[in-house]
Amino acid sequence: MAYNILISDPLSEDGIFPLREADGFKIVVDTDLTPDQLAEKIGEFDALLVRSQTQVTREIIEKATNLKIIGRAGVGVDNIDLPAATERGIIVVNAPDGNTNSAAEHTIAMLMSLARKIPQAFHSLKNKKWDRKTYIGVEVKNKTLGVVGFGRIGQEVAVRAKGQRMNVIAYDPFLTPEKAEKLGVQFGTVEDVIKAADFITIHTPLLKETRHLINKDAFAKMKDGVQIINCARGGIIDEEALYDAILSGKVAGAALDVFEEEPFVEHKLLTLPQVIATPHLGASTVEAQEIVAIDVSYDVVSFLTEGIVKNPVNLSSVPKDVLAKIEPYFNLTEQLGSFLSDLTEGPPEEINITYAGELANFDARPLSRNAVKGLLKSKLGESVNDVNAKFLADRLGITVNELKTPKSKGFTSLITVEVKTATGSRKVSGTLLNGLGGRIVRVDDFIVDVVPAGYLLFIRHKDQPGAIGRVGMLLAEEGINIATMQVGRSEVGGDAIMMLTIDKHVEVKGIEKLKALADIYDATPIDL
Ligand SMILES: NC(=O)C1=CN([C@@H]2O[C@H](COP(=O)(O)OP(=O)(O)OC[C@H]3O[C@@H](n4cnc5c(N)ncnc54)[C@H](O)[C@@H]3O)[C@@H](O)[C@H]2O)C=CC1
Ligand SMILES: O=C(O)CCC(=O)C(=O)O
Repeated sequence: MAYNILISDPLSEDGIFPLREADGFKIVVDTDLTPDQLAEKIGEFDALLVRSQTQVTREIIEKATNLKIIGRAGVGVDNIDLPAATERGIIVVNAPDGNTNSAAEHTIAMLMSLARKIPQAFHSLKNKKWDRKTYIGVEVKNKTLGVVGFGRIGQEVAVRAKGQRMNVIAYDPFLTPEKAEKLGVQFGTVEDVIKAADFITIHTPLLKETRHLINKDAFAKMKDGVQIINCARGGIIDEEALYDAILSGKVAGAALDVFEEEPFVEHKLLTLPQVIATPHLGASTVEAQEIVAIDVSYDVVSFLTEGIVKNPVNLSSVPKDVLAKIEPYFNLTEQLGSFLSDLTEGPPEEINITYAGELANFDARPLSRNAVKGLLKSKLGESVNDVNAKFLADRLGITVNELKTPKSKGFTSLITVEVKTATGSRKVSGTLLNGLGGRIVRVDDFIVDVVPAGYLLFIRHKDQPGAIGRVGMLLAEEGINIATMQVGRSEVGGDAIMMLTIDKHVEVKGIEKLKALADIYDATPIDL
């Protein structure tokens, strides 16, 4: 296979060797594209690799007819329209760990520069002034650093700040007082943090909930003379409110690496002597750039060649050990979904996926995704994939429920997929037989033992002498060979089923003839 890869932001050349070494990968590096030029070109590419500069908007994604993966060499994916990518089934991956250290070091560099006014003093000296009066700083020792967002970078900053003998108070929705104690910091609400801190550093992603988290009200609650550092994302701090808070003297200084609008060359905040800034350089080290480029390149290669990724952003991932347990069931769950897609009539309204036995102990979301993919694929075609299956189900108004139970009816693990429509519900159960692969072991309430592959024929009939013979005769007349056949019944003379494996698809005419036979209620061809 040949793959076309576009790199549209500067990535470390040393870090993209996995792409350069992969067979059949043609790499185009073009870091000067305008949005219009990118929109015009993107249709040729299977993968797009970016940093924070390229804006991967819905308009770009709509033109990306061949795009399968977007790799973000870094953490923040706010420059990528994730819903648009998900809708189109394009996976987005990032490199979440590679720049943590660099961003934390940059934050500490900003903190120290701010406290000691190093950039301002340097600037003055460059302008030929030997000024030892204006640039009086403050010590950070024994001061309180408030950390808002205590993830990878926030925690690394805290460790380093403690090395400077600062007290650290942190807020994060995932932080508990116990965790905070273990990490050697004080725990607080966001309000506690901003009230207690002499320096505040922000380390959250830019989300709906964090946009302007640090606003006029937040500034009002802070200590007089507080100093602010933002090496996370512009937009988390309301820049107008910060400007006013600096002018009023509430905020003594701010160190900013990120801004609401980037890039720029003129900014109102930079007219203030209390503000120091860098042009989004938190991750700009040789080491970080090499690691993030390597991580994202490996994910792009392994996704395009094997369908596997390590750092998906728009796809829930499970730990490696869990993946090893559930991976053998991937095909089976897709086949169960696909089986039901043929068996049910009318639009599905609800899909219930029950994991029984051993499987109930694991995070089975990738399996559920496969079941939904199988259900939708036969109607919507190949555009349904792991990334958009759940989104498409939501859009179609299909509720997806995942259930778990230890009771597995004698099987080590049993997966039951039930689809409800306006007219009723159908269900099918499957398992893996040691060394023999997947088996369908139940259809509705009938026990069967069928390999879920090839052409199947599911027939509901009345348990009467001659019914099976008539089906066999008719299929013979249609030139269809029966490979295997199983029968089951609820009671003597009651409802019964035939589950046949046949050698070719039964055409509509053949199905009509089958349905017209005496004692036959229904016949459904299932192609897996
Ligand atoms: N300036 C630069 O060059 C760089 C900037 N970044 C940015 O730094 C930020 C943090 O990155 P990481 O630590 O790697 O991410 P992370 O995902 O490890 O940590 C983010 C933390 O923010 C927390 N959070 C979410 N909503 C919150 C809220 N309302 N209040 C408080 N905390 C909240 C999350 O629970 C999480 O623990 C991101 O915005 C990322 O894009 C990352 C690398 C370089
Ligand atoms: O690519 C860059 O230099 C920016 C890094 C960054 O902001 C991030 O990883 O979130």
